[in-house]
Amino acid sequence: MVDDLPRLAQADDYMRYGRQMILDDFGLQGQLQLQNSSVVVIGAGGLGCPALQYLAAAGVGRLGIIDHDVVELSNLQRQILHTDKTIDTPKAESAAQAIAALNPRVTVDVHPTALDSSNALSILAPYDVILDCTDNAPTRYLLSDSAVRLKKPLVSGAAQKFDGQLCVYNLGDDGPCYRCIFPKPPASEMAGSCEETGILGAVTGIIGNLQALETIKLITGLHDGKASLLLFSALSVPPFRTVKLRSRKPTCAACGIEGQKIGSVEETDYVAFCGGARPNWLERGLEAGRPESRIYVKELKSIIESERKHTIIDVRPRTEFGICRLPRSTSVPLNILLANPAPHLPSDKSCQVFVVCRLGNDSQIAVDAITAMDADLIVKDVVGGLRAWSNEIDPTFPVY
Ligand SMILES: Nc1ncnc2c1ncn2[C@@H]1O[C@H](COP(=O)(O)OP(=O)(O)OP(=O)(O)O)[C@@H](O)[C@H]1O
Ligand SMILES: [Zn+2]
Repeated sequence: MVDDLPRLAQADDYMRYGRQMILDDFGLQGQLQLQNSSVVVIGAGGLGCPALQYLAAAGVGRLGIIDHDVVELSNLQRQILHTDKTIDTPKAESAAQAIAALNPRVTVDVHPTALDSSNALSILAPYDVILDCTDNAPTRYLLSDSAVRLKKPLVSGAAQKFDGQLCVYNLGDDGPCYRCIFPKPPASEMAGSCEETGILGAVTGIIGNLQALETIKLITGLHDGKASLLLFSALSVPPFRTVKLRSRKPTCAACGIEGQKIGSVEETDYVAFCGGARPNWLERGLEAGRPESRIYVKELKSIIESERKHTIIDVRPRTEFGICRLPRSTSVPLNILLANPAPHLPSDKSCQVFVVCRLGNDSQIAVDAITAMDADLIVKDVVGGLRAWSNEIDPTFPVY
């Protein structure tokens, strides 16, 4: 006897997804909706990995993974689909391999490319739901404007340090878009990467999981359709807060009823809109005309060994000073030094001052400030910072 119910693709799918299919309001219908759905995840990093993992396990039929980057050792602390074995592999490829091992039912589209205004609409168009798991403002605006154009919900996550944020934009007919809430991009100094600001892996895990959950609710009709911004702070009690959001802003440049004020996605320069490329301090190199205010690590080593009068000031945050440091260096975090350099400098003008930091950027700022205050002092920044010390002088010196 044959019943008239629709069937999942494979007989053992009933066993695989049984634990969620028996949930009231989910049922066979919910599983079929997942099986027939497609989701695209931009960024297979800290947020994208847990989001992809739960979406794949739950049985989303098609997953698109977009990421232009390759897996690095420093990613593994939180980007849990990648492993030691996939270091140097494109992240989109590495994530696809992990998903295939977890749930071979899922069709995965691998896009090892950077999403930009030229390719966004065509890459995103085939999918039902878009997940923003990236880490930079230009891509957030690009994704929001694309989602508005394509009339698709955008499940957006963000995480930094101990904190995270989650929001579904473009919900239904009148849910706000990212521009409704954040019409202007953040100041570029606020937008530090995980490498600069730090991030606890479990925090990205929480936000990425919530992105998967919101997506599953959207696809299976369990979402209440109300827009809210969820704020998570691991060190606060309680750690979760929710802010209700107003509906679409009539004046919004992207989704407002007063018509689109921004140009087409294809014609918009999102990097310029967000204040241009962030300064690449790593490439700043020797400042023209001031080579006397810099010292290379080899020369620093010989000065340390010669025991000529000198002092080494380390301007990294105290926590980083607690991870590794040069012998006999003194910790004066950059903000403290900039506030008032004088108390931290030697009174003996024949004592040279060397300023060191992690990569050789903050030390340049510190040297500029000290020189402006005391022109008689010999003060130099250590080119390339502690990273150069590790690369060129002492390979056992920790790199982080
Ligand atoms: N426009 C884009 N197109 C494709 N992938 C993007 C885009 N913007 C950001 N990403 C990807 O989003 C991911 C963000 O994840 P995350 O910040 O956890 O990783 P990360 O950049 O490797 O971190 P870290 O700052 O430690 O180097 C990265 O893998 C990055 O390559
Ligand atoms: Zn809007």
